[in-house]
Amino acid sequence: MASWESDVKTGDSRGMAKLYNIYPNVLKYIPGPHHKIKENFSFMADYVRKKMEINMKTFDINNPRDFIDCFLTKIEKEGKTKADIYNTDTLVMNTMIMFFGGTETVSATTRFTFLLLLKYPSITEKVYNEIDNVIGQRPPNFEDRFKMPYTDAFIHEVQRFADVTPLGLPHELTMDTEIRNYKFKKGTVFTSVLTGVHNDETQFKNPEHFDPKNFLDENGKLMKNESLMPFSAGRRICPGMTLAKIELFIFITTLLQNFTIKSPVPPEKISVAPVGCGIGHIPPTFEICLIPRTCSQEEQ
Ligand code: HEM
Repeated sequence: MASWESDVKTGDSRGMAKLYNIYPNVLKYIPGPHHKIKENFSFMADYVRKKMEINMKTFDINNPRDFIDCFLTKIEKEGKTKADIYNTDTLVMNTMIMFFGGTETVSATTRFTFLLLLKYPSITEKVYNEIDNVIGQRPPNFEDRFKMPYTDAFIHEVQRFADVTPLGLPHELTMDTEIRNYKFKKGTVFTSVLTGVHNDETQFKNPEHFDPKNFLDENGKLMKNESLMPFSAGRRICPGMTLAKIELFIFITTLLQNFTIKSPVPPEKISVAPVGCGIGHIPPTFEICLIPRTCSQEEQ
């Protein structure tokens, strides 16, 4: 399923997928590999629909087991008055969006994180030092980040540099709209060019280089920058943002707390350029050795 999802986002289509994301109303008439995206979507929708049907057979309103059961409860309670919102089609779409939104994004960011840690050992050493000094042996918690400005800045910089959703998601106007004296027709598709913001030289020094200092002030404290918007902005900002931030911090610190990471190839040979840019930036595949930190130097 995950590989289908990845395929949907990068596809064999990549460049075409990106164009399709920006100009869906034009590209739908042009033949090409981007149509595989639709095929893959149907495949996933069928999968979710079958899962929904299985849930329906054993559904107990008092014992919801998962997201599908919670949505079925909504359909049961509010489906009559809000039929356009709570029905089986919206159940399937919402389950798919949750699956899409919550998996490949965090996974790609985590993979970029480890790739960048292997590429820049001096940065990695600083992250290790902070983990050892602040967390030590106990399990990390999300509040630890307040005492770990370097690690926090590092994760912010990973999100800027990796830029996993370079064009956010397209949005279509549901009514004629006027913004700053510009008039737009209902149906106009808007794309937020997040990648432009993340690479804005007026906001980030040498944006093409990876540097956690982009998010540190002269006293080594975390410095927020409104031009970091991996989750987009506005009313439709990613609803999984907080969960994603927690996941990233806990995954990264827990792994580094327990493992020494090593690359089988020297850092200068590691490429950090994304391999695909359809809807998302996908990191290249790479090899990593995870050595338990309890091992002695000789065992490592
Ligand atoms: C590093 C991780 C993540 C990144 C970079 C990310 C990024 C984004 C972006 C850019 C959007 C488009 C916002 C817009 O429409 O303007 C989005 C939407 C969305 N994300 Fe995330 N996301 C991440 C993690 C998650 C997680 C963990 C979940 C849920 C478990 C999630 C669920 C969603 C959903 C459901 C939408 C669609 C919202 C809508 O239709 O309005 N995302 N995400």
